[in-house]
Amino acid sequence: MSENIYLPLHTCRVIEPTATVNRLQFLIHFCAASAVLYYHASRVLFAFHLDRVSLTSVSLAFIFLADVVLFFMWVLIQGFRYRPVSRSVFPERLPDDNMLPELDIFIMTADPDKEPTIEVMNTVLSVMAIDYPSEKLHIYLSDDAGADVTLCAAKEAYSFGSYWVPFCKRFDIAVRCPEVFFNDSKINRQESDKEFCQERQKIKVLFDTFKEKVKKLKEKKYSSATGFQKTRQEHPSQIEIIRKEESNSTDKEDFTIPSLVYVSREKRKGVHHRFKAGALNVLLRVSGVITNSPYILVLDCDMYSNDPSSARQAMCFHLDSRLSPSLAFVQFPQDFYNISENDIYCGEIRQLFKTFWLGLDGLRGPILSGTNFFVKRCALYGAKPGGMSNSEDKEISRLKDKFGNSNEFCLSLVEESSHDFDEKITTYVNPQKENILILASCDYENGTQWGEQVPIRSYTFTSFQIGYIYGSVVEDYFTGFHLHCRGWVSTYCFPSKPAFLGNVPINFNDALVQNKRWNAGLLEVAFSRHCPLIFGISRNFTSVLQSMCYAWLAFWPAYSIPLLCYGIFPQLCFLNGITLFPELTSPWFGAFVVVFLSSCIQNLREVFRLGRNFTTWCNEQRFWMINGLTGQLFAIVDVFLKLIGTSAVNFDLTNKTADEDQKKRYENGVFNFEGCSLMLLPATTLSLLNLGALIGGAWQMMKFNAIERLFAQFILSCFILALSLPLIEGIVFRRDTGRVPPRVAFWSLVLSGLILFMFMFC
Ligand SMILES: O=c1ccn([C@@H]2O[C@H](COP(=O)(O)OP(=O)(O)O[C@H]3O[C@H](CO)[C@@H](O)[C@H](O)[C@H]3O)[C@@H](O)[C@H]2O)c(=O)[nH]1
Ligand SMILES: [Mn+2]
Repeated sequence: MSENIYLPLHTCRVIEPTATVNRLQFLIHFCAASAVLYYHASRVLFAFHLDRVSLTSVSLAFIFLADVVLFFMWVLIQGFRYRPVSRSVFPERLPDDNMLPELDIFIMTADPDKEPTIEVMNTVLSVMAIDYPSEKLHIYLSDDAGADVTLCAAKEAYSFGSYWVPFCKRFDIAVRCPEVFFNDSKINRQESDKEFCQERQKIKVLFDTFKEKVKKLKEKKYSSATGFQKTRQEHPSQIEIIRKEESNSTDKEDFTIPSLVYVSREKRKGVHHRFKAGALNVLLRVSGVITNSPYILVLDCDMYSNDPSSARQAMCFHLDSRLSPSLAFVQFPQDFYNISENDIYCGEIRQLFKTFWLGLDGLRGPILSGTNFFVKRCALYGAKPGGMSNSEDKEISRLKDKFGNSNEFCLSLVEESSHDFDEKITTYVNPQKENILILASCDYENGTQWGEQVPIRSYTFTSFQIGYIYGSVVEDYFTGFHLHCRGWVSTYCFPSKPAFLGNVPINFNDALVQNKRWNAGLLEVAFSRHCPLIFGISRNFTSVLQSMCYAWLAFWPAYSIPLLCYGIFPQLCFLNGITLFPELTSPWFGAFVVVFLSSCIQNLREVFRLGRNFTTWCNEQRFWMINGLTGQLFAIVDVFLKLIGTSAVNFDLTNKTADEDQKKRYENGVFNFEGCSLMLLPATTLSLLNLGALIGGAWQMMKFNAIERLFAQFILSCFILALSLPLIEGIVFRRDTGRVPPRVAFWSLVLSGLILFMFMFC
């Protein structure tokens, strides 16, 4: 190993020529977009000067507004494109196993109905078996439902794990999620190694028995007439350290298996439980007094480990002595196992995980993305880069003011600060049980600073963050933002083999609900006193580009404004023969063409660079448009209602179950609108409006021979029509259960008809 000491654990290079081409394109687009803005501004002024309020002047004003928003968003997005980098890691150069730090793994689940228990257990088993010293791995399963099924299933999983883990390690299994392993026909046909085949058969029987037991547990749950006394909203805290059953079999003796702790925090009606952030903070405290590992891997319950070497890959960054003092977390992308070739709902989120995060990585690191990240514990406790704060922070009484009234926990903080990578890190505190339960109670955080970003002295830029920040349903984004603001950096680990694989929504409604939540959460941050544009830039002047990226996301739902404007006014004007854009022969027309093509080319370049095709681009454009008119629009409404105090933004859990019918439609790339609420209405109404205006307007255009004047609007309408085809199909032509719900279809027909009629003779 000694010769490895001088070899880097990881390398990083700027992705060229992408970076240079991005910067050149910036210049071209900037000039053209400025010309477009100038053209619109002057026309708006002129129109209002001439005939005050009319359809023309109002439309021009809204189109100008749309262009200003688009320009604003385009400026912000440049942060992602300035310096994309790509990294490589060399886990084989890591120090010996006994030098590796301990690792706590948090797995979050919240609802045994929406999150199938067997899938959660597969996630647990997949990380139990990762390629990392077992005695240094500690798994915590957080169950926000307090469901007995989950606890019992976890016990079953653990005893199956005591066979599964040794098996994986002995035969160096490539994917350590049992369900995936046993379904992989390639592995199972590999008959050469007799011993392997025998063992596999044995484990398969055990796995089937385990699955059967979990199934029975579930059935029992549903059939019991009295039900469980505990409910999802109301249950006491429960913490169980799940131990290996004493068994007398000999063949698994030389393997230790990671510890597993089940944690269900207390929930009471009327006490805000802060969703996932609240659960994570409980886990931070509970794990703090039990194992207190310096690093934590956070996983959603559906994200199983697909590559057992991921922890070692992450350690290539965390153990790099130059980078480590300022490194808060290593983020892995989110990849998905159930995504179809077509990906009509853009569940892949290609733009963020495959393109933009690489750009952020070249600045000060990717945004914390909820799951698949290895975070440094002390960074979450408010430490500043370079180590813990000064000695006064080590006094237990002072710590109690901030961290709450638990001796054990505050002691764990002090010990934690003396950690060094070479030292043995964990002390198994094993405190009295009731002392741990208190850490998971509703009242523990009262009067403490958990979940808050607290300025220590308001006039300085120092501040303190304890745990995951509350106040937004995108706790990941918000928490990561504060870490970056305090000077921490992050890195993006983007190996070719996906490290983790999760589950995407495969029907339109689930996708919209998820997107609405994200957008509402992001907008909550934009409207808080932590708006990235102001707070971010003022905190850390060195990272204006990074703050721009954060701001772009925070203002993500703002895209619905230009989408609304472009979905209404050009159409109404087209219908009435009013020209909004320059004529075909005018030099200004060129500027519009350049802006439009430049945006398309930019996205196409990003898609092609990943080896995707034109279809991906079309799907992305389509989803961008429909989501902008539904999920994002209603996210704005949600946040607005929160601001005026009538309701709160909720964490609507993403559904992770699907029936065969849904799966089939999804695989075939057919939109499934089943279960869609009136949230779909703006999109369906505008698509019908566009269709009506296109037909009516085109007829007029021909009649009055106004092609030159109205060409831009004609093309725009055709473009929108192409993107909205699935909607129109779903309203007009389809009769299956996946069509647009009749109620929504009816109202969109009425509304669009009404609007068209009102403006027909304007
Ligand atoms: O009160 C809650 C709500 C959710 N969860 C867990 O949080 C995870 C994410 O929830 P999910 O419904 O799957 O949301 P997604 O939209 O798939 O999640 C994305 O967006 C979230 C922020 O909105 C991030 O927390 C996630 O990591 C990110 O994958 C799941 O494991 C849940 O069990 C809890 O533990 N408690
Ligand atoms: Mn999820």
